[in-house]
Amino acid sequence: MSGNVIEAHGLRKEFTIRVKAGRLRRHKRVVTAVDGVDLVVRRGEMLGYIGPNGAGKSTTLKMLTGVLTPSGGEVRVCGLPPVARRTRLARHIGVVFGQRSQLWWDLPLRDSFDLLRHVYRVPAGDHGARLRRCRDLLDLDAFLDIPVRQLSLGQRMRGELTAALLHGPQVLFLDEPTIGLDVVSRQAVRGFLAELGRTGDTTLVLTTHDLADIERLCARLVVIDHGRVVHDGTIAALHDRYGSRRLVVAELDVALPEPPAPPGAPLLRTEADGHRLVYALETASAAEVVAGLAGLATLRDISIVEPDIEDVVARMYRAEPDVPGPRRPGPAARTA
Ligand SMILES: Nc1ncnc2c1ncn2[C@@H]1O[C@H](COP(=O)(O)OP(=O)(O)OP(=O)(O)O)[C@@H](O)[C@H]1O
Repeated sequence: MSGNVIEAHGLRKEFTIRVKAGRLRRHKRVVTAVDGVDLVVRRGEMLGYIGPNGAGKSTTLKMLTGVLTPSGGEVRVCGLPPVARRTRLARHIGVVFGQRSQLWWDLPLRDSFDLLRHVYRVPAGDHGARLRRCRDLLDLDAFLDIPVRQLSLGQRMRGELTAALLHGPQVLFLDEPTIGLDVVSRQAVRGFLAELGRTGDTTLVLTTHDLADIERLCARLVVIDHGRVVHDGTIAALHDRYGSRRLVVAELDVALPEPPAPPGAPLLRTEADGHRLVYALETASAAEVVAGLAGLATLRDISIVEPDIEDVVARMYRAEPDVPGPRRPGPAARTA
């Protein structure tokens, strides 16, 4: 096998859905969820796969892991066609999908891990070493003997990660691994994945809406929109391509009913009940924005923040007219 653990070319998935067309009539509609994705991932890469809701991320992951049959294109994961060789592929990949658990709900976590050793026929020594590492890095010991159904979401996610890794997979697929987690669990999961990435043996493919995950973990970012790849490169390349903006963050003593909109510095968001305003510096200078605000409110604090991945990605998803780069294709649906 080459150094590539994932090779997908022209990958497509269409779903046929029935839509109401009057009181009794329904007609069929074809939704193209994934529309010709090319994706080559080398061993040891850490890849963030992001896109707005409905962009086709989960559908891609399901095709890569053999859950869904592609409607078109070529795909090999660890040298295998995922659907045709799904059982064999399961030995080479680990999967953490939020909605599907690999743990036995009524059993203590420890017993699930034991059962998985038998399911994957992992030699006891390898299993023991991997479990010890996960116990240390993910702090599992406090809840190893508690039935899974009684675990908190963060504890269960740490258990799911362990379960996905006990057979020593080459590729780990994670769909939204930090969603809904509290700050401590989120940091534990991120720290663990970062450590996993440092060793360079496990390839990581991660979908997330939390861009801090991507910044912390992924050297490479693939952005998908309407089923098509619109960016494939580093985060720095994304900033270069989409012209990143510095931000001015102003803390006000009293919230303004109508925050000002200085020319050349759009208001990105208001936070803290209107006490914090975040402006993006386009053509205006920070001094101009601050001077404009100072005439209207008492400023408690001002900070200038370096380009923010949230800002770039939000503009990319909205495909604002001033943002260079790919235009959104038309709606990826046609009526049959
Ligand atoms: N089983 C299905 N039947 C019909 N349409 C589907 C099915 N699964 C997904 N779709 C559609 O395919 C498109 C892509 O969905 P997908 O779940 O892959 O997006 P996503 O990028 O993972 O979104 P999110 O961030 O909201 O999870 C959406 O329009 C969705 O409605």
